[in-house]
Amino acid sequence: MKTLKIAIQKSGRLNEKSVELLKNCGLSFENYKSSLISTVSNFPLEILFLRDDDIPEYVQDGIADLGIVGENVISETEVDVSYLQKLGFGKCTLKLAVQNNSDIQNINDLNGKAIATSYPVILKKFLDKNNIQADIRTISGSVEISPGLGLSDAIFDIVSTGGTLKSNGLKPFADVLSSEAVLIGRKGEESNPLIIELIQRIQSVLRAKETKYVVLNAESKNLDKIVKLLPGVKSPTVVPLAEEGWVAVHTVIPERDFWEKISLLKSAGAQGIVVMPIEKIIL
Ligand SMILES: Nc1ncnc2c1ncn2[C@@H]1O[C@H](COP(=O)(O)OP(=O)(O)OP(=O)(O)O)[C@@H](O)[C@H]1O
Ligand SMILES: O=P(O)(O)OC[C@H]1O[C@H](OP(=O)(O)OP(=O)(O)O)[C@H](O)[C@@H]1O
Ligand SMILES: [Mg+2]
Repeated sequence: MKTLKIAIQKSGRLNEKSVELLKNCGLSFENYKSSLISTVSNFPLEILFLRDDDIPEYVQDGIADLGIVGENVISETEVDVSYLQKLGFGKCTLKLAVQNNSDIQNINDLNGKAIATSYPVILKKFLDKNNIQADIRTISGSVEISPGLGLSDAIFDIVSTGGTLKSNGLKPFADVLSSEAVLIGRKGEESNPLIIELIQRIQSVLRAKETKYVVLNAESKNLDKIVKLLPGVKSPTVVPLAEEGWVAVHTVIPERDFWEKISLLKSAGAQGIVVMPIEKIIL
């Protein structure tokens, strides 16, 4: 079967998490960024290390079969690729922002103003949709300093914590696009068995990340109450303890309701609760 190629970011915000995800999928490879290509020894896959801007086109044109890239970059490059899986990292939002003392308060105030951005395509579409005529000034980075230098009245850029805006005396006033890293594939290749296998591995890693493995002890008389609180993959595993009248309950709990569940379990009589990370969940 043909060896697949996956394009990931060479260095930057998405590199480390992309490498970690592929390693967690059981893929063995050297992280040879200097050679820009690495061969996986236990799966027919090659990893290409690229600038993130180039990844969507490489996938669209079939130079790579798969890619890991931010949704923002896909929208900006306007490529035709398949979205295969959201990956849960690289979360950010493209926002419009102005200086703290600016008169601009909403998007209509942008008429006739200059907006600096590294995302002119997404911005143009947004302005057109809202019938706003503004001067888009495309710059490749450090967009946040442009209003202070008098180069623009507003900016349109990536925001995550908001720290960069704040430290440059800016405030956001409109969210345009939320984004996270996604796995993309070339259109028409979705039924390739190797791609399906890789997506399944990725999903099992993502599922595991969202859940914790929990073991607790309880008196048998409290078991019904405790089991009712547990979602589990199926029903929980219940094992008798050496001490008469006691059991150990093994289950998985979603991270998002973890603390609430733990306190409910304690109230229902759970003791000695041990919580462990899960590596993979294969359904
Ligand atoms: N502050 C942030 N928090 C979370 N995710 C972010 C943040 N900034 C950017 N991202 C996401 O990570 C992606 C890569 O960001 P990075 O800053 O590394 O890009 P870059 O400088 O264009 O890299 P390259 O050298 O590959 O072109 C962005 O396209 C976006 O999807
Ligand atoms: O809201 P925050 O958490 O402060 O993050 C936002 C900043 O992060 C990104 O830049 P990055 O730090 O990746 O540097 P870059 O400008 O070199 O891409 C982005 O371009 C913003 O400047
Ligand atoms: Mg880039």
